[in-house]
Amino acid sequence: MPDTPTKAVTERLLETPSLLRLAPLLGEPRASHMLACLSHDLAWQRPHLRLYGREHPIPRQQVWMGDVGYRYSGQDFTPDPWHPAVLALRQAVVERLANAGIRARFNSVLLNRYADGQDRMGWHSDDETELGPEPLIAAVSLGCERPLRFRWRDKRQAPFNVWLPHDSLLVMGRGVQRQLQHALLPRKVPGVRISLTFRWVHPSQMQ
Ligand SMILES: O=C(O)CCC(=O)C(=O)O
Ligand SMILES: [Fe+2]
Repeated sequence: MPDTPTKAVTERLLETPSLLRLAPLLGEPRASHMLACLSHDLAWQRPHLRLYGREHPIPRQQVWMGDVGYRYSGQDFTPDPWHPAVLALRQAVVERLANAGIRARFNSVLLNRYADGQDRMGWHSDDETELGPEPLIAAVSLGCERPLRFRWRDKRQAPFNVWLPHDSLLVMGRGVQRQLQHALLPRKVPGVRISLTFRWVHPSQMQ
């Protein structure tokens, strides 16, 4: 990819609740180095989750990183310590949000690695109680471009795709988790994709 500056663009996808796509975040060659570094360095896990009484490996790999433990699909996860590259990425996200007039802080991140188009994430909202009532979640995408599909819980409008190119940042603002669900559906795409969803986990609400 060319090592030339690209004009930063902010797209407002939804007004209320606020859904924003910002790109590029790091620029090249930083973004491609980040993808290679995370893919290589991290201790990617494929935990089993219980679904309808049976254990299944999740259809992707993941790593939790951050300051506080996290409960997800009925299981407790102890996070990995911050990797320096992820800390640098968090800093880039916070600065980019500040430039867009959004004040946010993050003490946790879920990293997802989708090896190919078969790897996926099912319909959900990130609405666990420890995220608080109206979380702001910032999702960085690296690698193969794929659509994140959204649907309204009250079916007020049709579901829609948000394509997430390499080195883009999706901001799911306050109200998005309450009003919509999202999923990364399987799709015929060639390559690896890593997403990082930065969150604030309220430590006081953890058992
Ligand atoms: O991979 C993505 O873009 C979505 C990830 C996601 O929904 C999550 O980490 O909660
Ligand atoms: Fe999510």
